[in-house]
Amino acid sequence: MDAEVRPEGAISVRDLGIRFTRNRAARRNFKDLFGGRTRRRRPDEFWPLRNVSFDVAPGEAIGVVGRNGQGKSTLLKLVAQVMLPDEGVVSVQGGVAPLIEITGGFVNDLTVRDNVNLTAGLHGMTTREIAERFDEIIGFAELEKFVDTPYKHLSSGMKVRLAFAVISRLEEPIILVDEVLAVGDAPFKAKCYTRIEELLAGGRTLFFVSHSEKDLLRFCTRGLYLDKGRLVLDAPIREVVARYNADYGVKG
Ligand SMILES: Nc1ncnc2c1ncn2[C@@H]1O[C@H](COP(=O)(O)OP(=O)(O)OP(=O)(O)O)[C@@H](O)[C@H]1O
Repeated sequence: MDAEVRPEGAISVRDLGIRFTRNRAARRNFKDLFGGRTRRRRPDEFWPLRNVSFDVAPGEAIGVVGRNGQGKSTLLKLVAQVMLPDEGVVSVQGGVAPLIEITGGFVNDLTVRDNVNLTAGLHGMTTREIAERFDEIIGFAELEKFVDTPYKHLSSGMKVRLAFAVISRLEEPIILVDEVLAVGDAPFKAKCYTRIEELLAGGRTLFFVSHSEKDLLRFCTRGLYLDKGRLVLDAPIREVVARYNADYGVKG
């Protein structure tokens, strides 16, 4: 499909590959850097994702499934374009609201208020729009008494609340949710589920990483199953969950 005509919220991934080094100490040395065009392959390099291709239409809700360490978070970071592939192309139409790390990109020494302003501003919200939504965001996060508290002094559950409240209020057409809901308490989770359903009803594209079969089936229509660096199945979510359970003997 021509990138020019691809609608907002669409994603195209072609022959994606990313290479990591297992051991941080084994970084490239000077010899590797200046020792000619073909760098020696280090034995501790590996490809958490390789030869991965798929297309996502606007408004699709994709569940990403796989065991620990199979590249789910890495895939979301590539879609969010906070990581670049070593092979292939990730093309994303429109902005991405990434709920991909508990920190949500927040700055430790800034207050809750300043972090909300900063994150919303970075995603293109005007000062006026932020001011209009500020109370609602803080109310959703239930952090009214912590508005002037430095972010680093929040509990981990409070950090997740703040991240979810801000990120889910952005206008971006694509939203990425990586496992963060696992941290919240039950009443907060229930609010998040309702918010995700509203976002989906509003036509957002969702990437949802979860180990909860119930959550995957609740929100997602399609699944991507990652295993040993490959996309082993791209199919309706029920089929993907069934295959994963058959492979690894997991019960919902
Ligand atoms: N920046 C990095 N440098 C080196 N290795 C990394 C880096 N980030 C992730 N990895 C490794 O890449 C692999 C894939 O990690 P990733 O976090 O994408 O897995 P995941 O499927 O999201 O796992 P989980 O279910 O445990 O969250 C793992 O082996 C991990 O150790």
